[in-house]
Amino acid sequence: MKRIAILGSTGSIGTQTLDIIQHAPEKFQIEAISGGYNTKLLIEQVNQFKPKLVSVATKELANEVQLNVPAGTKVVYGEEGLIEVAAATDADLVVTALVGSQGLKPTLAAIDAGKHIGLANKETLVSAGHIVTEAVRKKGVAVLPIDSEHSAIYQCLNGENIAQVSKITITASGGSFRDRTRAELEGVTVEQALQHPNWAMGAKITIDSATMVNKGFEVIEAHWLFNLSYDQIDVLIHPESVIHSYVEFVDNSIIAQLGNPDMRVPIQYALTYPDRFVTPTKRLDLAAIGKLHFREMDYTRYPCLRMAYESGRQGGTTPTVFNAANEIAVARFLKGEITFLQIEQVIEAALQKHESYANPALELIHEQDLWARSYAESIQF
Ligand SMILES: NC(=O)C1=CN([C@@H]2O[C@H](COP(=O)(O)OP(=O)(O)OC[C@H]3O[C@@H](n4cnc5c(N)ncnc54)[C@H](OP(=O)(O)O)[C@@H]3O)[C@@H](O)[C@H]2O)C=CC1
Ligand SMILES: CC(=O)[C@@H](O)[C@H](O)COP(=O)(O)O
Ligand SMILES: [Mn+2]
Repeated sequence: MKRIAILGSTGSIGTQTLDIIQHAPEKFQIEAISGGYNTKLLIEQVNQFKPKLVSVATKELANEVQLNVPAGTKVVYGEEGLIEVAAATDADLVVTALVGSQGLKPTLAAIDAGKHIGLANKETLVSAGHIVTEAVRKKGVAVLPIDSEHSAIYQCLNGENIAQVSKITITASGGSFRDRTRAELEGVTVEQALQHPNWAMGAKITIDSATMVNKGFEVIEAHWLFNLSYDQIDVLIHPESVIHSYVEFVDNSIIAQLGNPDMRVPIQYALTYPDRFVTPTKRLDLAAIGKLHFREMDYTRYPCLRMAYESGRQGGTTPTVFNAANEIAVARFLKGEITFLQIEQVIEAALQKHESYANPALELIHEQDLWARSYAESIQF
């Protein structure tokens, strides 16, 4: 029986993780979960999965949850609550499904407590990849990628020698505006941007997919997860999201991982690695699909991907600022304060204003994250 804690159980990844777990109750025990503001769903989850510990965003919400869950359930809140969920129970594996760099401290707490990580919260690696990687090395825990592309690469690398990899290619759907030119992006609405062609995901990552920031994050995530240089990481547009990514070896052999776009497959793989068993998902029928399509990446069309590569290569606090400025820009776009094309302008302005520090400690990461947020918030058009 594997003991699991979930940070962000009420979100898209969190609910799909619980879906996998409810299909195999003999294999998993839920130790702790956290939600933010969706107490209705969180209370249902606590009553169904009976974790010992649960966390919410605020003290008021914790009081509400406490009144509606079995006696003996410990209810905590805020950042301390997330850290407790990450580290304080007997969980073997912590699924990090919080959105944004607020996932960093709880993820580090889980690693410090010797937990294996099922990593969905990619912003953690973007913001402080060197710190997370070093903590993982010191503690000897496993980081099992949940992000579909990284799960694909992880599966392709199984039993292979990383030194014999020439490069990896991360596939990109192109997001909600994949068939529009840049000129056609003027005036697009939040509702249109939230229509991802292949995946049903949380709002923030759906916007990140449309700007291609998500793919930029995934390049940086792959750099840290697989210890590859940026020159070894390519991005290719593949509108169907059936080939989830692939690895090319020095002998020109390519290994790819395929499947229908359904996050429950990579989630379950992270929960059960190295074992596999049946998932409640549809099998891929290539004959029914008939054709798969590919397009070369256009960095003029997607400047956020160019900025992500530049930030990753620069390193230090630059990816921290790239991430934090993007978090604010996306929040402002979702609130209707700025346009879709102004998201990239906010990021670019923050990157230009920022002075990069090499090899930053956690305090400096935090400071620069706060600086970038406040600067991105202050930009007026
Ligand atoms: N969704 C997907 O298919 C994929 C997601 N990812 C990554 O996984 C991560 C999660 O994404 P996704 O599931 O889509 O995001 P969602 O927005 O759907 O879920 C986010 C989770 O974080 C919680 N949360 C938000 N703010 C707070 C807060 N202040 N305090 C405590 N909890 C909070 C939410 O709680 P509540 O809703 O209760 O407020 C929710 O449980 C992201 O890093 C994303 O990039 C990666 C690959 C695929
Ligand atoms: C499901 C998943 O892993 C997302 O990160 C996905 O990659 C988003 O799709 P695109 O960024 O390719 O549009
Ligand atoms: Mn992905």
